[in-house]
Amino acid sequence: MSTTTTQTTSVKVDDQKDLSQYDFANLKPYVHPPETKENLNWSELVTLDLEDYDRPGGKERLAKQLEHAVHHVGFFYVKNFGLAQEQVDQQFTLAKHFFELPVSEKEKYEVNYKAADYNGWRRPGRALVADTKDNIEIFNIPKFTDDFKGKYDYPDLLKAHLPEIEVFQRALHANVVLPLLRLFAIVLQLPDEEYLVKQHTYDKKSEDHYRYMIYHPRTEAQWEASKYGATGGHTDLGTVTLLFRQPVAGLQILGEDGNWTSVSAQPGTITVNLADTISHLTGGWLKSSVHRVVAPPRDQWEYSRTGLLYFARPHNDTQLLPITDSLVLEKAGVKPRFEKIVTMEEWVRAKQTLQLNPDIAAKRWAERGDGKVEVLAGFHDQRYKE
Ligand SMILES: O=C(O)CCC(=O)C(=O)O
Ligand SMILES: [Fe+2]
Repeated sequence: MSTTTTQTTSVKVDDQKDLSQYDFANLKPYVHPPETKENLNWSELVTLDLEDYDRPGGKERLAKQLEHAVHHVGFFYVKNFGLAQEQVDQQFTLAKHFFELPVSEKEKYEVNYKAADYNGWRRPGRALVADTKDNIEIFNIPKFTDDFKGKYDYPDLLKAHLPEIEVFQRALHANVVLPLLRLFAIVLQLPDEEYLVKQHTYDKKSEDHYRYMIYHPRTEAQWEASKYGATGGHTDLGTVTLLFRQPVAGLQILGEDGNWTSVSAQPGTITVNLADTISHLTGGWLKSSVHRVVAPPRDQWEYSRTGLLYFARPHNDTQLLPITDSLVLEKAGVKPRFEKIVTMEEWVRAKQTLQLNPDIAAKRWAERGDGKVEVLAGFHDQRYKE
């Protein structure tokens, strides 16, 4: 796949202001920490070479390769996704410099937690992890479409690079998300290969977002109080999550055998996991994978763990019902996962309300007292064992 040439369309940067101090030539590049020397219990995941996608028979080959992963594992890697390593490196550099801004600057862009609006800066320490506060900072950026135009402001560092961020984000959507949705359609034996693509066009309103993320180092006492992250098992809420390769270990997947395995850092890859919405659209047949981020191995304890992620979601007006013309789903006899018709917009709001508001979440989880919470219309999330 060739490097994208997508045009930027929707960002207006103030031409009057000199932002040249933020040119990449003037920003200290991000350098990844070294990989761990420890031998962890690594997950065995398939790698899809997206370069094969446009070759004759390529889609069918890739779909075959995905069959087991999407039904049983929920995680895989992709490589050759049409972005140059330099573009990826620059995004890590922006993440680094963003998180190094003073809190007084970052808080100008703070998330509106109460409104369940996750775009902007999410400060660390908002949620409890076992007996202590979390160590995670996030900056989420919505799609560059009219629906979000002018709705969010950015620090000058990012304003100077919004065109590249837009190119990057659109490339992830066009080069990774849409091809994967066609492969899912093949796996599901849908008569229309574009079925899922039509629910995920870039220009129509949806809650896709691009994310910079950082996990700050913890002391021994903090790790202990957080149970080393072991209580953090969860599923993501959207269609797929794309996670750029970074070397600090900690991401673990819960396997069908009930064991956690660790995802390794494969050079030049994006790790993809399937999430709740694609599972809703297939009555649970496509697997929304349970995962967590635990303490890295000791030889990486001193490092921050910086991440680049993209969260794909269908249009807000999508009804979260199982697809009806899939031979595979018909044979499996899948059922709707909600008691009533639920739209994507409602689902996002319900799950984000819990994620962004620890006080509301604590009350709601306590309602049943059995380690489950009703997210929406009879669909429950659960706590996973440590
Ligand atoms: O940072 C990672 O490796 C995964 C993060 C994650 O699971 C999430 O943000 O939902
Ligand atoms: Fe996640």
